[in-house]
Amino acid sequence: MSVDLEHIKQVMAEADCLFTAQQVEAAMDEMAVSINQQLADSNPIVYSVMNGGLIIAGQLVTRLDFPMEVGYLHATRYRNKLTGGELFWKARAEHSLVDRTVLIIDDILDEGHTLAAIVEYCRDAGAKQVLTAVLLDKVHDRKAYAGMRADFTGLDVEDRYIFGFGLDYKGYWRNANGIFALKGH
Ligand SMILES: O=P(O)(O)OC[C@H]1O[C@H](OP(=O)(O)OP(=O)(O)O)[C@H](O)[C@@H]1O
Ligand SMILES: Nc1nc2[nH]cnc2c(=O)[nH]1
Repeated sequence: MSVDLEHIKQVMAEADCLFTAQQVEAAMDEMAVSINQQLADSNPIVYSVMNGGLIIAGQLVTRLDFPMEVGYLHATRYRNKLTGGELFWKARAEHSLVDRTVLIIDDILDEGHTLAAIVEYCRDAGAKQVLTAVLLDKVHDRKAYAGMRADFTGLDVEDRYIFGFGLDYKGYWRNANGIFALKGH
């Protein structure tokens, strides 16, 4: 698929910055304090949910100061589109999860179907405790179940189409250093 790079640049030029890089850093610092307190003695497996979880997971785990294994899961339901569909698994766990504590790290809890399915998968695979950490929680009433929250949340974000810090716009701008909202969405 050919991409109009001028359009991609225009999207960034017109976007609203909702959180600066400094605000994201501060949110990750706070998340790390809580995770360090709660998981220090749990010998967890920490999974990044690819692709979006890559940036937050990479930066969050360097703030954690206890022993852990690190890996990734790959499940997607937006596939570079602006609305979500059915969850599509690309890579499941390589470790045995039996009797393990698992921490799932993702960029955003939007409707929550992705995280709910991953948590269910880890429980079915025998994990004794499954915790979730997201940089962003989008504020609306369309969650997979009422009141759904991650165990660790960095920032609440308004109900718009978001990109930056792992989140893409048509596959681009995951590298943007901050949280941005698409003009008009
Ligand atoms: O809470 P939900 O409504 O289920 O949406 C959240 C998921 O959507 C995004 O992934 P996406 O499917 O876009 O794949 P990507 O990470 O490769 O961008 C994001 O990284 C979360 O995993
Ligand atoms: N890029 C991006 N991916 C998402 N996945 C679920 N919600 C969003 C969003 O607002 N932006």
